[in-house]
Amino acid sequence: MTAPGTTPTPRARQTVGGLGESGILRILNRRFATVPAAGDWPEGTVGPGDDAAVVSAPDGRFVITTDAMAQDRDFRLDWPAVPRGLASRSDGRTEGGPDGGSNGGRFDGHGFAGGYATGWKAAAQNFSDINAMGGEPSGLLLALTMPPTTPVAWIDGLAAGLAGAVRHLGAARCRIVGGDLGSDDRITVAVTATGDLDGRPAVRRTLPPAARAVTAGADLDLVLCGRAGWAAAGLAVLETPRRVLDERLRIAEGAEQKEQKEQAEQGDQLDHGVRRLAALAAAAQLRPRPVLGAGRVAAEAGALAMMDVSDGVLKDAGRLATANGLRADLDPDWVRREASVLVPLARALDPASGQRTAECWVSAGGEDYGLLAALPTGATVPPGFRRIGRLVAESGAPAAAASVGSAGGWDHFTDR
Ligand SMILES: Nc1ncnc2c1ncn2[C@@H]1O[C@H](COP(=O)(O)OP(=O)(O)O)[C@@H](O)[C@H]1O
Ligand SMILES: Cc1ncc(C[n+]2csc(CCOP(=O)(O)OP(=O)(O)O)c2C)c(N)n1
Ligand SMILES: [Mg+2]
Repeated sequence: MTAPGTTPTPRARQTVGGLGESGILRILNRRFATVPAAGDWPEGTVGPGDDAAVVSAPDGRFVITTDAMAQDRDFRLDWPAVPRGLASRSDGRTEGGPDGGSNGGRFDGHGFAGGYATGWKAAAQNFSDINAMGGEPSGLLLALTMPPTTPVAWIDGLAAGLAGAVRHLGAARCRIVGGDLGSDDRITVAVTATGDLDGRPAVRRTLPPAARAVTAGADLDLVLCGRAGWAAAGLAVLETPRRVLDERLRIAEGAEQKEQKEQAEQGDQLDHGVRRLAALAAAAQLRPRPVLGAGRVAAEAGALAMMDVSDGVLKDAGRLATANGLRADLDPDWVRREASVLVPLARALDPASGQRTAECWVSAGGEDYGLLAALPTGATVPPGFRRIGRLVAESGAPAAAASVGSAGGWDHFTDR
Protein backbone atom coordinates (compact mmCIF):
# COMPACT_ATOMS: atom_id res chain seq x y z
CA MET A 1 0.00 0.00 0.00
CA THR A 2 1.25 3.52 -0.73
CA ALA A 3 0.90 6.21 1.93
CA PRO A 4 -0.91 9.37 0.74
CA GLY A 5 1.50 11.81 -0.84
CA THR A 6 4.25 9.23 -1.59
CA THR A 7 5.15 7.96 -5.03
CA PRO A 8 4.50 4.24 -5.58
CA THR A 9 7.61 2.09 -6.11
CA PRO A 10 7.97 1.29 -9.82
CA ARG A 11 7.02 -2.34 -10.43
CA ALA A 12 10.49 -3.27 -11.62
CA ARG A 13 11.93 -2.22 -8.24
CA GLN A 14 9.25 -3.70 -5.94
CA THR A 15 10.50 -6.30 -3.49
CA VAL A 16 8.60 -9.08 -1.73
CA GLY A 17 9.32 -7.32 1.59
CA GLY A 18 6.80 -4.68 0.60
CA LEU A 19 4.13 -7.23 -0.28
CA GLY A 20 3.76 -9.56 2.70
CA GLU A 21 2.75 -13.20 2.47
CA SER A 22 -0.75 -12.62 1.16
CA GLY A 23 0.55 -10.32 -1.58
CA ILE A 24 3.15 -12.88 -2.60
CA LEU A 25 0.53 -15.64 -2.68
CA ARG A 26 -1.70 -13.48 -4.90
CA ILE A 27 1.14 -13.19 -7.42
CA LEU A 28 1.94 -16.91 -7.31
CA ASN A 29 -1.68 -18.02 -7.58
CA ARG A 30 -2.35 -15.74 -10.56
CA ARG A 31 0.38 -17.62 -12.45
CA PHE A 32 -0.65 -21.05 -11.17
CA ALA A 33 -4.20 -20.44 -12.40
CA THR A 34 -2.83 -20.62 -15.98
CA VAL A 35 -2.03 -24.33 -15.62
CA PRO A 36 -4.63 -26.21 -17.73
CA ALA A 37 -5.74 -28.55 -14.91
CA ALA A 38 -5.98 -25.64 -12.40
CA GLY A 39 -9.68 -25.02 -12.84
CA ASP A 40 -10.57 -28.62 -12.42
CA TRP A 41 -10.76 -29.79 -8.77
CA PRO A 42 -12.80 -32.99 -8.63
CA GLU A 43 -15.44 -33.49 -5.92
CA GLY A 44 -13.79 -34.27 -2.59
CA THR A 45 -10.39 -32.81 -3.46
CA VAL A 46 -9.04 -29.51 -2.05
CA GLY A 47 -6.74 -27.05 -3.84
CA PRO A 48 -4.42 -24.33 -2.53
CA GLY A 49 -5.58 -22.00 0.24
CA ASP A 50 -6.47 -24.39 3.08
CA ASP A 51 -4.16 -25.96 5.70
CA ALA A 52 -3.29 -28.70 3.23
CA ALA A 53 -4.44 -29.98 -0.13
CA VAL A 54 -6.47 -33.13 -0.68
CA VAL A 55 -5.73 -34.99 -3.91
CA SER A 56 -6.97 -38.20 -5.44
CA ALA A 57 -4.82 -41.29 -5.94
CA PRO A 58 -6.73 -42.97 -8.76
CA ASP A 59 -5.04 -46.38 -8.51
CA GLY A 60 -4.52 -46.40 -4.75
CA ARG A 61 -0.83 -45.43 -4.96
CA PHE A 62 1.01 -42.37 -6.20
CA VAL A 63 4.61 -41.52 -7.05
CA ILE A 64 6.18 -38.74 -4.95
CA THR A 65 9.55 -37.00 -5.25
CA THR A 66 11.25 -33.79 -4.14
CA ASP A 67 14.21 -31.65 -5.23
CA ALA A 68 15.57 -28.45 -3.69
CA MET A 69 17.54 -25.77 -5.56
CA ALA A 70 19.74 -23.25 -3.77
CA GLN A 71 20.79 -19.82 -5.00
CA ASP A 72 24.39 -19.74 -6.30
CA ARG A 73 24.61 -23.55 -6.04
CA ASP A 74 21.96 -24.65 -8.54
CA PHE A 75 21.02 -21.35 -10.15
CA ARG A 76 22.08 -17.72 -10.12
CA LEU A 77 20.17 -14.46 -10.07
CA ASP A 78 22.82 -13.00 -12.38
CA TRP A 79 24.78 -15.43 -14.56
CA PRO A 80 28.13 -13.95 -15.61
CA ALA A 81 27.36 -14.41 -19.32
CA VAL A 82 24.00 -12.68 -19.12
CA PRO A 83 24.26 -8.88 -18.88
CA ARG A 84 23.25 -7.47 -15.52
CA GLY A 85 19.73 -6.11 -15.47
CA LEU A 86 18.51 -8.54 -18.10
CA ALA A 87 19.16 -11.45 -15.77
CA SER A 88 16.66 -10.22 -13.22
CA ARG A 89 14.15 -9.29 -15.88
CA SER A 90 11.76 -12.13 -15.42
CA ASP A 91 8.22 -11.07 -16.17
CA GLY A 92 7.53 -14.31 -18.01
CA ARG A 93 6.22 -12.34 -21.00
CA THR A 94 9.57 -12.18 -22.74
CA GLU A 95 10.55 -15.60 -21.47
CA GLY A 96 7.49 -17.77 -21.64
CA GLY A 97 6.98 -18.35 -25.35
CA PRO A 98 5.41 -21.59 -26.53
CA ASP A 99 8.85 -23.00 -27.31
CA GLY A 100 9.84 -22.51 -23.69
CA GLY A 101 11.16 -19.05 -24.33
CA SER A 102 13.90 -19.75 -26.86
CA ASN A 103 14.89 -16.52 -28.56
CA GLY A 104 15.52 -18.23 -31.83
CA GLY A 105 19.11 -19.00 -30.96
CA ARG A 106 20.48 -15.48 -30.67
CA PHE A 107 22.70 -15.25 -27.60
CA ASP A 108 22.04 -11.74 -26.35
CA GLY A 109 20.98 -12.59 -22.83
CA HIS A 110 17.29 -11.78 -23.45
CA GLY A 111 14.81 -14.17 -21.99
CA PHE A 112 17.35 -16.62 -20.66
CA ALA A 113 17.74 -16.11 -16.92
CA GLY A 114 15.73 -14.68 -14.06
CA GLY A 115 13.06 -16.38 -12.02
CA TYR A 116 11.42 -17.99 -15.04
CA ALA A 117 14.38 -20.30 -15.70
CA THR A 118 14.58 -21.33 -12.03
CA GLY A 119 10.85 -22.12 -11.86
CA TRP A 120 10.96 -24.05 -15.12
CA LYS A 121 13.93 -26.12 -14.00
CA ALA A 122 12.53 -26.83 -10.52
CA ALA A 123 9.40 -28.30 -12.13
CA ALA A 124 11.29 -30.08 -14.93
CA GLN A 125 13.71 -31.93 -12.65
CA ASN A 126 10.87 -33.22 -10.48
CA PHE A 127 8.82 -34.26 -13.53
CA SER A 128 11.90 -36.09 -14.76
CA ASP A 129 11.97 -38.24 -11.60
CA ILE A 130 8.26 -39.05 -12.03
CA ASN A 131 8.95 -39.91 -15.69
CA ALA A 132 11.80 -42.20 -14.63
CA MET A 133 9.39 -44.33 -12.56
CA GLY A 134 7.07 -44.64 -15.59
CA GLY A 135 4.55 -42.17 -14.12
CA GLU A 136 2.74 -39.04 -15.27
CA PRO A 137 2.91 -35.84 -13.17
CA SER A 138 -0.27 -35.14 -11.21
CA GLY A 139 0.62 -32.50 -8.61
CA LEU A 140 3.26 -30.03 -7.60
CA LEU A 141 4.08 -28.23 -4.31
CA LEU A 142 6.40 -25.22 -4.00
CA ALA A 143 8.31 -24.40 -0.79
CA LEU A 144 10.07 -21.08 -1.23
CA THR A 145 12.40 -19.26 1.15
CA MET A 146 13.87 -15.89 0.17
CA PRO A 147 15.11 -12.57 1.52
CA PRO A 148 12.60 -9.71 1.77
CA THR A 149 14.78 -7.88 -0.81
CA THR A 150 13.86 -10.41 -3.53
CA PRO A 151 12.34 -8.53 -6.49
CA VAL A 152 8.63 -9.16 -7.00
CA ALA A 153 9.44 -9.58 -10.69
CA TRP A 154 11.70 -12.51 -9.79
CA ILE A 155 9.01 -14.50 -7.95
CA ASP A 156 6.46 -13.62 -10.61
CA GLY A 157 8.93 -15.08 -13.14
CA LEU A 158 9.49 -18.13 -10.92
CA ALA A 159 5.76 -18.84 -10.77
CA ALA A 160 5.40 -18.25 -14.52
CA GLY A 161 8.30 -20.66 -15.10
CA LEU A 162 6.70 -23.40 -13.00
CA ALA A 163 3.39 -22.96 -14.79
CA GLY A 164 5.24 -22.72 -18.14
CA ALA A 165 6.99 -26.03 -17.58
CA VAL A 166 3.69 -27.70 -16.66
CA ARG A 167 2.14 -26.41 -19.90
CA HIS A 168 5.02 -26.70 -22.36
CA LEU A 169 6.47 -30.01 -21.14
CA GLY A 170 3.00 -31.51 -21.51
CA ALA A 171 2.18 -32.34 -17.88
CA ALA A 172 -1.48 -31.95 -18.78
CA ARG A 173 -2.90 -33.59 -15.65
CA CYS A 174 -0.63 -31.74 -13.21
CA ARG A 175 -2.12 -29.23 -10.75
CA ILE A 176 -0.10 -26.93 -8.53
CA VAL A 177 -1.57 -27.91 -5.17
CA GLY A 178 0.15 -25.58 -2.69
CA GLY A 179 3.40 -24.86 -0.91
CA ASP A 180 5.01 -22.79 1.82
CA LEU A 181 6.74 -19.40 2.18
CA GLY A 182 9.65 -18.52 4.43
CA SER A 183 12.32 -15.88 4.79
CA ASP A 184 16.06 -16.54 4.64
CA ASP A 185 19.28 -14.82 3.53
CA ARG A 186 19.32 -16.60 0.18
CA ILE A 187 16.69 -18.13 -2.09
CA THR A 188 15.86 -21.83 -1.89
CA VAL A 189 13.26 -23.35 -4.19
CA ALA A 190 12.07 -26.78 -3.08
CA VAL A 191 9.52 -28.53 -5.27
CA THR A 192 7.68 -31.76 -4.52
CA ALA A 193 5.84 -33.54 -7.30
CA THR A 194 3.40 -36.41 -7.34
CA GLY A 195 2.59 -38.71 -10.23
CA ASP A 196 0.14 -41.37 -11.35
CA LEU A 197 1.03 -44.83 -12.64
CA ASP A 198 -2.46 -45.56 -13.97
CA GLY A 199 -2.34 -49.10 -12.61
CA ARG A 200 1.07 -49.97 -14.10
CA PRO A 201 3.94 -51.24 -11.97
CA ALA A 202 6.68 -48.67 -11.39
CA VAL A 203 9.93 -49.21 -13.29
CA ARG A 204 12.66 -49.26 -10.67
CA ARG A 205 16.42 -48.91 -10.72
CA THR A 206 16.67 -52.60 -9.89
CA LEU A 207 15.32 -55.37 -12.10
CA PRO A 208 12.15 -57.01 -10.75
CA PRO A 209 12.84 -60.49 -9.27
CA ALA A 210 11.08 -62.27 -12.16
CA ALA A 211 13.31 -60.51 -14.73
CA ARG A 212 16.40 -61.21 -12.61
CA ALA A 213 15.59 -64.90 -12.66
CA VAL A 214 15.32 -64.86 -16.47
CA THR A 215 18.33 -62.65 -17.27
CA ALA A 216 20.44 -64.30 -14.51
CA GLY A 217 23.25 -61.73 -14.58
CA ALA A 218 23.40 -61.65 -18.43
CA ASP A 219 24.40 -58.43 -20.21
CA LEU A 220 21.68 -55.86 -20.88
CA ASP A 221 21.32 -53.14 -23.50
CA LEU A 222 21.54 -49.58 -22.19
CA VAL A 223 19.30 -47.08 -23.99
CA LEU A 224 18.86 -43.33 -23.58
CA CYS A 225 16.04 -40.91 -24.43
CA GLY A 226 17.06 -37.27 -24.76
CA ARG A 227 20.33 -35.46 -25.28
CA ALA A 228 23.47 -35.52 -23.16
CA GLY A 229 26.05 -32.82 -22.59
CA TRP A 230 24.02 -29.78 -23.60
CA ALA A 231 23.17 -28.52 -20.11
CA ALA A 232 26.81 -28.86 -19.03
CA ALA A 233 27.87 -26.94 -22.14
CA GLY A 234 25.27 -24.31 -21.23
CA LEU A 235 26.65 -24.06 -17.70
CA ALA A 236 30.12 -23.47 -19.15
CA VAL A 237 28.69 -20.72 -21.39
CA LEU A 238 26.71 -19.06 -18.59
CA GLU A 239 29.62 -19.21 -16.12
CA THR A 240 32.05 -17.52 -18.53
CA PRO A 241 32.38 -13.78 -17.88
CA ARG A 242 30.37 -11.94 -20.51
CA ARG A 243 33.30 -10.09 -22.05
CA VAL A 244 35.47 -13.22 -22.24
CA LEU A 245 32.61 -15.16 -23.84
CA ASP A 246 32.02 -12.45 -26.45
CA GLU A 247 35.69 -12.37 -27.31
CA ARG A 248 35.96 -16.19 -27.62
CA LEU A 249 32.81 -16.45 -29.73
CA ARG A 250 34.03 -13.62 -31.95
CA ILE A 251 37.34 -15.39 -32.55
CA ALA A 252 35.58 -18.71 -33.23
CA GLU A 253 33.15 -17.01 -35.61
CA GLY A 254 36.06 -15.50 -37.55
CA ALA A 255 37.56 -18.96 -38.04
CA GLU A 256 34.11 -20.32 -38.90
CA GLN A 257 33.48 -17.71 -41.59
CA LYS A 258 36.78 -18.54 -43.20
CA GLU A 259 35.90 -22.24 -43.14
CA GLN A 260 32.36 -21.55 -44.40
CA LYS A 261 33.75 -19.62 -47.34
CA GLU A 262 35.95 -22.57 -48.23
CA GLN A 263 33.08 -25.01 -47.75
CA ALA A 264 30.65 -22.86 -49.73
CA GLU A 265 33.15 -23.01 -52.59
CA GLN A 266 32.93 -26.81 -52.30
CA GLY A 267 29.12 -26.70 -51.98
CA ASP A 268 29.08 -27.86 -48.28
CA GLN A 269 26.85 -26.36 -45.57
CA LEU A 270 27.71 -25.75 -41.90
CA ASP A 271 24.61 -26.48 -39.78
CA HIS A 272 25.46 -24.70 -36.51
CA GLY A 273 27.17 -21.38 -35.99
CA VAL A 274 29.09 -21.26 -32.71
CA ARG A 275 27.03 -18.34 -31.35
CA ARG A 276 23.84 -20.25 -32.03
CA LEU A 277 25.31 -23.31 -30.32
CA ALA A 278 26.12 -21.17 -27.26
CA ALA A 279 22.52 -19.94 -27.17
CA LEU A 280 21.09 -23.45 -27.54
CA ALA A 281 23.39 -24.76 -24.81
CA ALA A 282 22.43 -21.93 -22.43
CA ALA A 283 18.77 -22.71 -23.15
CA ALA A 284 19.40 -26.40 -22.39
CA GLN A 285 20.83 -25.45 -18.97
CA LEU A 286 18.07 -22.97 -18.18
CA ARG A 287 15.10 -24.80 -19.76
CA PRO A 288 15.82 -28.54 -19.59
CA ARG A 289 13.21 -30.54 -21.49
CA PRO A 290 12.70 -34.04 -20.06
CA VAL A 291 10.63 -36.05 -22.53
CA LEU A 292 7.55 -36.69 -20.39
CA GLY A 293 5.75 -39.81 -21.51
CA ALA A 294 9.01 -41.51 -22.53
CA GLY A 295 9.06 -43.30 -19.17
CA ARG A 296 5.66 -44.78 -19.82
CA VAL A 297 6.66 -45.71 -23.39
CA ALA A 298 9.77 -47.51 -22.10
CA ALA A 299 7.75 -49.25 -19.37
CA GLU A 300 5.24 -50.50 -21.92
CA ALA A 301 8.09 -51.61 -24.22
CA GLY A 302 9.46 -53.84 -21.46
CA ALA A 303 12.19 -51.71 -19.84
CA LEU A 304 13.56 -53.80 -16.97
CA ALA A 305 15.11 -50.93 -15.01
CA MET A 306 15.15 -47.18 -15.48
CA MET A 307 16.42 -43.90 -14.03
CA ASP A 308 16.83 -40.31 -15.14
CA VAL A 309 20.15 -38.62 -15.79
CA SER A 310 20.63 -35.70 -13.41
CA ASP A 311 24.29 -36.08 -12.47
CA GLY A 312 25.87 -37.28 -15.75
CA VAL A 313 25.39 -40.29 -18.05
CA LEU A 314 28.49 -42.14 -16.87
CA LYS A 315 27.69 -41.65 -13.19
CA ASP A 316 23.97 -42.43 -13.48
CA ALA A 317 24.53 -45.41 -15.81
CA GLY A 318 27.03 -46.61 -13.19
CA ARG A 319 24.32 -46.34 -10.52
CA LEU A 320 21.86 -48.26 -12.70
CA ALA A 321 24.48 -50.96 -13.26
CA THR A 322 25.60 -51.20 -9.63
CA ALA A 323 22.00 -51.50 -8.46
CA ASN A 324 21.89 -54.73 -10.49
CA GLY A 325 25.37 -56.07 -9.74
CA LEU A 326 26.52 -55.04 -13.24
CA ARG A 327 28.97 -52.56 -14.76
CA ALA A 328 28.09 -49.87 -17.34
CA ASP A 329 30.10 -49.67 -20.57
CA LEU A 330 29.22 -46.64 -22.69
CA ASP A 331 29.79 -47.01 -26.42
CA PRO A 332 32.74 -44.68 -27.21
CA ASP A 333 31.32 -44.10 -30.70
CA TRP A 334 28.09 -42.85 -29.17
CA VAL A 335 30.01 -40.46 -26.89
CA ARG A 336 32.04 -39.20 -29.86
CA ARG A 337 28.96 -38.78 -32.05
CA GLU A 338 26.94 -37.05 -29.30
CA ALA A 339 29.93 -34.77 -28.57
CA SER A 340 30.64 -33.93 -32.22
CA VAL A 341 27.99 -31.21 -32.52
CA LEU A 342 29.27 -29.56 -29.30
CA VAL A 343 32.94 -29.62 -30.31
CA PRO A 344 32.94 -26.19 -32.06
CA LEU A 345 31.54 -24.60 -28.87
CA ALA A 346 33.97 -26.52 -26.63
CA ARG A 347 36.84 -25.44 -28.87
CA ALA A 348 35.71 -21.81 -28.73
CA LEU A 349 35.67 -21.89 -24.91
CA ASP A 350 38.74 -24.09 -24.53
CA PRO A 351 40.90 -24.07 -27.69
CA ALA A 352 43.51 -26.45 -26.23
CA SER A 353 41.18 -29.40 -25.62
CA GLY A 354 37.86 -28.90 -27.40
CA GLN A 355 37.27 -32.55 -28.24
CA ARG A 356 37.97 -33.75 -24.70
CA THR A 357 35.84 -31.00 -23.14
CA ALA A 358 32.88 -31.87 -25.39
CA GLU A 359 33.23 -35.59 -24.52
CA CYS A 360 33.35 -34.70 -20.81
CA TRP A 361 30.14 -32.66 -21.18
CA VAL A 362 28.46 -35.68 -22.78
CA SER A 363 29.68 -38.37 -20.40
CA ALA A 364 29.92 -36.45 -17.10
CA GLY A 365 27.63 -33.42 -17.51
CA GLY A 366 24.34 -33.46 -15.59
CA GLU A 367 20.98 -31.69 -15.82
CA ASP A 368 19.80 -32.79 -19.27
CA TYR A 369 17.22 -35.05 -17.59
CA GLY A 370 17.33 -37.78 -20.21
CA LEU A 371 16.06 -41.27 -19.38
CA LEU A 372 18.29 -44.33 -19.12
CA ALA A 373 16.71 -47.75 -19.42
CA ALA A 374 17.97 -51.32 -19.38
CA LEU A 375 16.52 -53.78 -21.89
CA PRO A 376 17.17 -57.45 -22.58
CA THR A 377 19.99 -57.79 -25.13
CA GLY A 378 18.72 -57.28 -28.68
CA ALA A 379 15.23 -56.11 -27.61
CA THR A 380 13.54 -53.54 -29.84
CA VAL A 381 14.62 -50.06 -28.78
CA PRO A 382 11.50 -48.06 -27.74
CA PRO A 383 10.63 -45.01 -29.87
CA GLY A 384 12.61 -41.93 -28.83
CA PHE A 385 15.44 -44.00 -27.29
CA ARG A 386 18.77 -45.07 -28.74
CA ARG A 387 21.29 -47.66 -27.67
CA ILE A 388 24.31 -46.04 -25.99
CA GLY A 389 26.07 -48.98 -24.38
CA ARG A 390 25.65 -52.11 -22.30
CA LEU A 391 25.34 -53.22 -18.70
CA VAL A 392 27.76 -56.11 -18.33
CA ALA A 393 28.79 -58.55 -15.63
CA GLU A 394 31.28 -56.93 -13.21
CA SER A 395 33.87 -59.59 -14.01
CA GLY A 396 33.89 -58.89 -17.78
CA ALA A 397 36.89 -57.15 -19.36
CA PRO A 398 36.37 -53.37 -19.20
CA ALA A 399 35.71 -51.84 -22.63
CA ALA A 400 37.64 -48.75 -23.75
CA ALA A 401 34.34 -46.95 -23.24
CA ALA A 402 34.57 -47.03 -19.46
CA SER A 403 37.46 -44.60 -19.56
CA VAL A 404 35.64 -42.01 -21.68
CA GLY A 405 35.74 -38.54 -20.17
CA SER A 406 36.06 -38.15 -16.43
CA ALA A 407 34.47 -40.91 -14.39
CA GLY A 408 33.01 -37.93 -12.47
CA GLY A 409 29.54 -36.56 -12.68
CA TRP A 410 27.94 -34.14 -10.29
CA ASP A 411 28.17 -34.39 -6.49
CA HIS A 412 26.64 -31.58 -4.43
CA PHE A 413 29.25 -31.86 -1.70
CA THR A 414 32.47 -32.32 -3.67
CA ASP A 415 31.77 -30.20 -6.81
CA ARG A 416 32.27 -26.75 -5.31
N1 LIG B 1 17.45 -36.01 2.85
C1 LIG B 1 17.04 -37.22 2.43
N2 LIG B 1 16.30 -37.98 3.25
C2 LIG B 1 15.87 -39.17 2.84
N3 LIG B 1 16.10 -39.68 1.62
C3 LIG B 1 16.82 -38.97 0.75
C4 LIG B 1 17.32 -37.70 1.11
N4 LIG B 1 18.01 -37.20 0.07
C5 LIG B 1 17.93 -38.12 -0.93
N5 LIG B 1 17.21 -39.19 -0.53
C6 LIG B 1 16.86 -40.35 -1.33
O1 LIG B 1 18.02 -40.86 -1.98
C7 LIG B 1 17.74 -41.22 -3.33
C8 LIG B 1 18.69 -40.50 -4.28
O2 LIG B 1 18.51 -39.09 -4.15
P1 LIG B 1 18.78 -38.07 -5.36
O3 LIG B 1 20.14 -38.31 -5.89
O4 LIG B 1 18.41 -36.70 -4.90
O5 LIG B 1 17.69 -38.63 -6.34
P2 LIG B 1 17.38 -38.08 -7.81
O6 LIG B 1 18.71 -37.94 -8.50
O7 LIG B 1 16.52 -39.13 -8.43
O8 LIG B 1 16.65 -36.80 -7.60
C9 LIG B 1 16.28 -40.92 -3.57
O9 LIG B 1 15.51 -42.07 -3.45
C10 LIG B 1 15.94 -39.94 -2.46
O10 LIG B 1 14.59 -40.02 -2.06
C1 LIG C 1 25.29 -21.99 -10.18
C2 LIG C 1 25.33 -23.43 -10.59
N1 LIG C 1 26.42 -24.16 -10.30
C3 LIG C 1 26.47 -25.46 -10.67
C4 LIG C 1 25.44 -26.05 -11.34
C5 LIG C 1 25.55 -27.50 -11.78
N2 LIG C 1 24.68 -28.41 -11.08
C6 LIG C 1 23.91 -28.10 -10.02
S1 LIG C 1 22.95 -29.41 -9.50
C7 LIG C 1 23.63 -30.43 -10.67
C8 LIG C 1 23.26 -31.89 -10.81
C9 LIG C 1 21.81 -32.18 -10.58
O1 LIG C 1 21.55 -32.13 -9.23
P1 LIG C 1 20.10 -32.22 -8.61
O2 LIG C 1 19.22 -31.23 -9.23
O3 LIG C 1 20.22 -32.13 -7.16
O4 LIG C 1 19.67 -33.61 -9.10
P2 LIG C 1 19.29 -34.90 -8.32
O5 LIG C 1 20.49 -35.78 -8.46
O6 LIG C 1 18.92 -34.59 -6.90
O7 LIG C 1 18.12 -35.32 -9.15
C10 LIG C 1 24.55 -29.75 -11.46
C11 LIG C 1 25.31 -30.36 -12.59
C12 LIG C 1 24.32 -25.23 -11.64
N3 LIG C 1 23.24 -25.70 -12.30
N4 LIG C 1 24.30 -23.94 -11.25
MG1 LIG D 1 16.27 -39.32 -10.46
